[in-house]
Amino acid sequence: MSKPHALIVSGLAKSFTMHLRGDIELPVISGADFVLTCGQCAVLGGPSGAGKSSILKMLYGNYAVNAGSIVVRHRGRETDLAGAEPRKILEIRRETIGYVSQFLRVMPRVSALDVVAEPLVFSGAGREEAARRAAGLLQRLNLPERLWALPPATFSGGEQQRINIARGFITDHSILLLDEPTASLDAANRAVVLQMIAEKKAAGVALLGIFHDADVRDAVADTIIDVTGFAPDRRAA
Ligand SMILES: Nc1ncnc2c1ncn2[C@@H]1O[C@H](COP(=O)(O)OP(=O)(O)OP(=O)(O)O)[C@@H](O)[C@H]1O
Repeated sequence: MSKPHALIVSGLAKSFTMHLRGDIELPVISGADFVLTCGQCAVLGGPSGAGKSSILKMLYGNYAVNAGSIVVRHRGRETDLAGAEPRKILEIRRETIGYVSQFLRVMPRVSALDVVAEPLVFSGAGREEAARRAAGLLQRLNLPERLWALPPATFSGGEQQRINIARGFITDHSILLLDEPTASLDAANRAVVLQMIAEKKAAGVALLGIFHDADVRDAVADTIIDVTGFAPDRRAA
């Protein structure tokens, strides 16, 4: 029996308006169709500038969509994220779609442990339970315990990335978007993240990621979505 879909993208299009260049339109993605399947990891493929990050940002509601739909199963119902109100998008982020960005947006004075625990608290868990799970993840990702009470602003690139990963993986969201989550990690921590991705898959989560490292990509990808297939016809632009 085939696994159910967690997200269905149809006819997705995106262009940027360059306001400082006489409002010229820069089409980036056109007619993108793909699905994310529960329990599988799909990887966005294609050369630099093909539009991989733009797709991830549209799926998280960071970029507005010019055309098409992004249908997710949210609160048991099919919901089109492309046309959703900001409040609905925040609700979907809280409960359904998680995101590990490439760089941590640091919050002043908030400890590393609380930065990681926060999304779980937002999704309704108690503070103690959230702190316990955050500690477990930080331990697993080899972040020294002496750093847990400190704000991550001064942490190294790899330490900040591990905070970001723990923050993205702590919730039980059914969809997880990953933007180069292993780029700044050493081999040992990269292996931990690969294991964590495998566990998410086993739990039925649908993952979509960008991984430039070919070894990592080969290790996690159940399917590659080639973004060059969604290139707009630039002659018509
Ligand atoms: N906010 C923006 N404003 C204007 N143009 C943008 C914006 N974001 C992306 N673009 C343009 O859209 C195109 C696709 O960029 P995107 O970052 O999605 O590509 P990518 O495939 O993720 O590239 P890379 O592998 O280098 O990260 C690029 O030509 C880029 O300049």
